[in-house]
Amino acid sequence: MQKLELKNVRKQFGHGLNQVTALDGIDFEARSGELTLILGPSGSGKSTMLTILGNLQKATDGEVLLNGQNFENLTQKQSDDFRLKRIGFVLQSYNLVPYLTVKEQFDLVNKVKPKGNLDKQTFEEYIDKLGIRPLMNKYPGQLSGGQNQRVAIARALYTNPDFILADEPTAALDSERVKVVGGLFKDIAKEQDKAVVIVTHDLRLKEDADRIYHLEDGKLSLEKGNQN
Ligand SMILES: Nc1ncnc2c1ncn2[C@@H]1O[C@H](COP(=O)(O)OP(=O)(O)OP(=O)(O)O)[C@@H](O)[C@H]1O
Repeated sequence: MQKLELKNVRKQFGHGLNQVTALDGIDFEARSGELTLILGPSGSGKSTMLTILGNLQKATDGEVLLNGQNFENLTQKQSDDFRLKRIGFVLQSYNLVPYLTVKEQFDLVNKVKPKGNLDKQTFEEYIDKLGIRPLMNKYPGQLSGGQNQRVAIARALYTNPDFILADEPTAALDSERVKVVGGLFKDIAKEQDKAVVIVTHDLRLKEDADRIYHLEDGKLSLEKGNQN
C-alpha cells in the first residue's frame, strides 16, 4: 500500500497586501487502489495542491509524507528519484518536448529512466485506448490540444509510477474520450493498485471516482468516500 499525505498544509504566495493563501490547512491522503477527484473553481488552489503533493514545490507550513516519511528528510537524490520513478505527472501545459516526435518522447523517457517502464504489451494497450498510435511520427506542434493531452497522459503512465497526479487531464477532450480516459485511470487504480489523483473542473469524471473532494478558497471538503 503506497500513501502520499498532506498534513495541515498551508501555502502562501506573496507578501503584505499582495499575499494570497492558496492552501489553508489541507489534510489529504492519496492511496493506492483509488482514483481521487479534486474539484474546484479556477484559482481555488488545485494545481498548487497537486504540485506540493508531487514535490514540485514546497508548502509554506505543514507536512508532506511519503509512506509516513517526511519529504523534508529526503536527500536531494531521494527527492529527484521520487519524482522520476514514483510519480507520473500530467500537467496542464502537457510539457512535451517540441522538437521530438511522439515516439521520441517515449524514447527520451527510456534514456532518462531505462528501467521499470511499462512492458511492451501494456504500453501498446494504452496507446490504442488513448488513440495515439497514428500520431507516433508527428511533433507536438502538429497535434491538436486533445491529441497533445492524450500523448501527455501516455507519457505519464509510461514510467509505471505508483502515483499518477493529473492536472485537468480531460480539459481538451470530447465526451467520448473523457469516458475512455476516465475508465483508463480507474482501471489503472484498481487493476494495478496505483494512486490516481485528478484535479479538475470536469464533472464528467465523477462517475469514475472512489473519492471526491471540493477545494474552495484553499479548504478541502469531502463529497464522496472516506477521508481515512
Ligand atoms: N507562483 C505563484 N505566485 C503567486 N500566486 C500564485 C502562484 N501560483 C498560484 N498562485 C495563486 O494561488 C491561488 C491558487 O492557484 P492555483 O493555480 O493552485 O489554482 P487552480 O485551482 O489550479 O486554478 P485553475 O483551475 O485556474 O488552474 C490563485 O490565487 C493563484 O493566483
